[in-house]
Amino acid sequence: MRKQIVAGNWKMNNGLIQTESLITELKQQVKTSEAEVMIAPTFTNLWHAFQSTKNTHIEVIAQNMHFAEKGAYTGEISAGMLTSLGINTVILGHSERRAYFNETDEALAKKVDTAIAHDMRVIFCFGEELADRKAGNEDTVVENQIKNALFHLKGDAFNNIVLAYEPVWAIGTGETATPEQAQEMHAFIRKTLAEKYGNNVANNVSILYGGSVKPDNAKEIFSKPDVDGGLIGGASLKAEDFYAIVNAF
Ligand SMILES: O=C[C@H](O)COP(=O)(O)O
Repeated sequence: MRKQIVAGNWKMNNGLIQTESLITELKQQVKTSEAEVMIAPTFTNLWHAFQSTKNTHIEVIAQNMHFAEKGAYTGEISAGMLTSLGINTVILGHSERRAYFNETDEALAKKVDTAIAHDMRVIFCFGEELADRKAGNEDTVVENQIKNALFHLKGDAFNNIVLAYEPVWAIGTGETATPEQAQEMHAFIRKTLAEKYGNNVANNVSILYGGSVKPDNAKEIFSKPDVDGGLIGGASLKAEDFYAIVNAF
């Protein structure tokens, strides 16, 4: 079932005290919402955030996980560790993970499989770099990222998948895709899914946009028919801005 979602990716920001105060502010603001509201604090603050948001509209989610069930992977976190805390949604494939930690489509396919085996929901990120867009290759790049990591799945797996289109050139740069560029790409993504899995799957998958979404541009971006919400970085670190984006629906 297609849902509207606003997810805040806090990335490597906020220690315990800042996490607690940001959640306190958010709880005062996000009482009800048309959209599902999620926050992704860093691993060390997940348990605290999970406890602090009980009985609220805010879901705490993870920024990453390993594909293995357990073992000698120093510094890594497994799906089972997340679900043992009550965390049932994970962001996978963020461009920062791809760029700085060499995450490949092959590794991401394995991570997606593991998450689904644990009945977790995946927010799967992808998007082209500036050079790809300048060369007019954005559709091919995005199509390949989706195909390589997701097209081995059966259609019903998409009940657990949310897609997040994040053009790399728009992340943290202040340069956002225009609402038209976002719509065009989201429609292309839905068409790509429909060709493989049929309209039912394609029309029920939520596709989020990420990349310099702010209170002043959220409403216009979210108004596009194939944009089902946003994955928010910088603006999710200020309660007032994040709440304004949530309220843009
Ligand atoms: O995960 C979020 C995206 O990387 C967007 O970040 P941003 O809103 O700071 O551009």
